[in-house]
Amino acid sequence: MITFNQLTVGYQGRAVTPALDGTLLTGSMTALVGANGSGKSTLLKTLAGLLRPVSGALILPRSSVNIAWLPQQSEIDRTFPLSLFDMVAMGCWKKSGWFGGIDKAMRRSVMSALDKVDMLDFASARPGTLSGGQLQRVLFARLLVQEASLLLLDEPFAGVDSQTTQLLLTLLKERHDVGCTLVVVLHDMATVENYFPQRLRLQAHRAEWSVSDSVLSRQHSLRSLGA
Ligand SMILES: Nc1ncnc2c1ncn2[C@@H]1O[C@H](COP(=O)(O)OP(=O)(O)OP(=O)(O)O)[C@@H](O)[C@H]1O
Repeated sequence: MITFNQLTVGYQGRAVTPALDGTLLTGSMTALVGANGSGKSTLLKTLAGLLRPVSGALILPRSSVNIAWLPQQSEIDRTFPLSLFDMVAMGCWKKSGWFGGIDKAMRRSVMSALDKVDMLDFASARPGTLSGGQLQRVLFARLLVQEASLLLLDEPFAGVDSQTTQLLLTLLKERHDVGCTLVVVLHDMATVENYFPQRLRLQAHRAEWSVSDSVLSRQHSLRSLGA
């Protein structure tokens, strides 16, 4: 469980969100929504440990130290000088160490992740030669090999076609099904409504937690059917 206790996030001691109180349960799948500039990316970076809270507390359990963060595409360096295989293999660094080589098992896991996102044929290509949607699939592959328990994704479907969005949503659902906690910044409310049971909306002066009616009622119908 991750607890927000009068948490505000921002830059240089200046908060960009209202004070947040609440919890992200272990295994929950939460959409983080709100207008441009409401502080969604800033909150995600704070959860990832890249920024310190401005005030209040963010309480993370020991087990969620293993965090995977997918930044917005605009923050990705497309001039990365190595292959896509190497880019995905960077997700294994916690197991291999920064200067350790990757072993056979890691190599298999990188290839399997590239296969899952349908990018195996591009393993030796350079990031700069990919379209935005292709690069996003590769970044998902890197997220998968990290085997993190807390996944933080910032607008993962921006500029991604509907078929790829479906594929990536299925992969996220798989992580959710094995007990990972997910927090995903989204603007598309149809995706939020259909896939995300929990929702946190940031607004200028308050934050609002809610649960999605359609996901809950679908889960209820599946349970009634014995699925
Ligand atoms: N590095 C920074 N230094 C200072 N202020 C920043 C920095 N990055 C963002 N901000 C400001 O913090 C506020 C929140 O930005 P943030 O990127 O978290 O919003 P967001 O909700 O993710 O927006 P969007 O939907 O447009 O991605 C904005 O007013 C922005 O100008």
